[in-house]
Amino acid sequence: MTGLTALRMDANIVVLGTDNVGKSGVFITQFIKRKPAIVKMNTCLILIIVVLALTVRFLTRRFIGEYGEIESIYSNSVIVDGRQQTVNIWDSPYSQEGMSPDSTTLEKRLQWADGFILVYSICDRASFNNISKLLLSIKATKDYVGLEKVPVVIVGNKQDLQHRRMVLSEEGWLLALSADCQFYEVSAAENYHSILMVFHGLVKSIRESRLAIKKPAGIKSIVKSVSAVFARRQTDSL
Ligand SMILES: Nc1nc2c(ncn2[C@@H]2O[C@H](COP(=O)(O)OP(=O)(O)OP(=O)(O)O)[C@@H](O)[C@H]2O)c(=O)[nH]1
Repeated sequence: MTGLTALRMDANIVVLGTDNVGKSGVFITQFIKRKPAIVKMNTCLILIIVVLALTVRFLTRRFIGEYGEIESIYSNSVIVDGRQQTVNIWDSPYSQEGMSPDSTTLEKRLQWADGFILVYSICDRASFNNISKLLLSIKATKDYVGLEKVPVVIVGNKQDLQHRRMVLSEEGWLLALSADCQFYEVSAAENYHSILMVFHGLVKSIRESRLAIKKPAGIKSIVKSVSAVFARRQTDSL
């Protein structure tokens, strides 16, 4: 198996943010309810036809007992760079306690997640301020459980409500730059494609971070290193 084909074809994503920013009711629903259908043309051109399938949300919503009592995980398939990818999204209600670095809930989320989407509303300054806290909590827990860098995307939602804007785009960009994250401003209510961009962006980062993880030394290289040490000892004793 080559390095690329050996890569896992699924990505676990946790969506976080304060209440009413549009995480689940709109953001996740937009992504889950539209099922991409793939039609292969003679020219090998792949067309992604987005069809509305509200039933998919109902069918794919499943309860995962071991992660808690009120958590839900949704799944959807997307095509990123021509490869089919299953995206599992952990949707859970916001709780201040659950986000403290020593909380077992956050630790569980971190261990499950390959990446995070942190959502705020551009009309809600407090929800934006909360993103910094979420970043700190993720970083602290990540260090605590000894994980490498976790891909994170910051999303400013409700872009359609310009007249009620409280957070400038530049502030979002600056925060993302300082935290080394991707940044998007979207309207989950009005623009499905921007939501798709967010998920695609994160899935790509997850793939890149997996590629960056060094392959463990194989048996051949271990034998090679041991023989090199013995060969050196023999020449030293001459
Ligand atoms: N105008 C506008 N309204 C939005 C947008 N996204 C979400 N909303 C509205 O914001 C409200 C909150 O959306 P939810 O998806 O329930 O928010 P949530 O973050 O899941 O909230 P909790 O379930 O309380 O954690 C709803 O009334 C949505 O219709 C958007 O992009 N534009």
